Amino acid sequence: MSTPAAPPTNGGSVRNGDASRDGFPGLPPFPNDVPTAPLLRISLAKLLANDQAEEDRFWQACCELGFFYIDLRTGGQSTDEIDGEALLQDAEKLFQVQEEFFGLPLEEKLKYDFKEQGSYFGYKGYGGGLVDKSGTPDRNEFYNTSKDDILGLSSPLPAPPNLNQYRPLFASYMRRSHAVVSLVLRILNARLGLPPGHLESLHRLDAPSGDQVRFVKAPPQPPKDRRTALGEHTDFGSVTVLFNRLGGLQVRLPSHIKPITPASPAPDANTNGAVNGSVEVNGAEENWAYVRPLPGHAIVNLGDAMVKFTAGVLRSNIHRVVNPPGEQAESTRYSLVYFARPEDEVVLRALRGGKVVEEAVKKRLGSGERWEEEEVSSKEWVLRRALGRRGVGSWEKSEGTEEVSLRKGQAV
Ligand SMILES: O=C(O)CCC(=O)C(=O)O
Ligand SMILES: [Fe+2]
Repeated sequence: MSTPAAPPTNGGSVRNGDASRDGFPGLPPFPNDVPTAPLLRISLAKLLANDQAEEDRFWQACCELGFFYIDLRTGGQSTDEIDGEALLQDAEKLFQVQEEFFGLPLEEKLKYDFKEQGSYFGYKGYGGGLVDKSGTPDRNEFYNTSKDDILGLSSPLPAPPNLNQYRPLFASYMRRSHAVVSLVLRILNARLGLPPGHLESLHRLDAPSGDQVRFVKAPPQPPKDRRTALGEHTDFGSVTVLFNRLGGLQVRLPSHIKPITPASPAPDANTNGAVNGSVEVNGAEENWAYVRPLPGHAIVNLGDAMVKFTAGVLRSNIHRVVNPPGEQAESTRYSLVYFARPEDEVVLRALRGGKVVEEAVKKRLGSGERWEEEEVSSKEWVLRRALGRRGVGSWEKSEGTEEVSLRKGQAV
């Protein structure tokens, strides 16, 4: 008789013997000899059932790292607004759609690059973004689809004819992802002691915002020349729901959080030097760990807006994408992302009216920190950050909450 996989005993991160490690059909397995990030696995079903222990773990993940897995299997029902299985199915279909899109000729895809019009929606070609301040080009392609466009809140942007037929699928995927985001916001709102519904009122699905779906394609890199495909960054908005199937995503762990390291790591030429969780970059030890993709789960991470709203109580962790590790190195990597951002006119500053944030603000001011909040709207912030990474405007101006992620200066 087969028994179900034992629940994880290490607070929910993933270890050997767990059925979720089986990988994705048709893709090479994620290796067992690279350091991985100890992300908690949070059950959507338990959050929906108001399980207090699960909420505690969720809160811990949001305050410590701002990154966790959400297990979407059996979360919600088809009659509910939140339906984990249906979200997984929509994601599955959109993985096929993105292969179809990226298969178009380059000249066709380039028609939908709107950078010159000051928009980050549409296409970004391979090498069209920067991975660092010295201007190193990236190694991936993007296609960004606006939620406002798909839901009819703005006039539609030109899009390839083969994508237009999938507008109902995009709409379904956006609504289902946004429903998960709303749940995340509702629980955070309560934990922060904010007036009921406050965070959700800043993220209404039917209000203009920079919410978007992103397709990402990164082809395998030549073995002798493997570099960062997507430069290190914190996400710009509030909550990101991410699906990927091959490794390559890495989070930069703050020094007090240790990666899960294999008992006896074998040196691996494809790990970007990250054996034992560290790489030497410009003389500084960084603490990078892979995020193991898990079937049936999405990766959820918080963005800059949540750090700003909470004066640093919640975290937006630095992450990047490198060539997939181990046997996966020769495969093309795709990912599918939903970025939820505050509504366009929301000003990104510490929220009033909740005891947790107010205490954090008092602490920062009381410690003599020079802390000034820039009056920047969500729309302006996202534009500045997105276009800055495409070489428009200054790199410094396009920086987010990286310093908080690294616990530099004030230990918030
Ligand atoms: O491809 C991934 O796994 C992560 C992508 C990402 O971090 C982003 O698009 O902001
Ligand atoms: Fe990201």
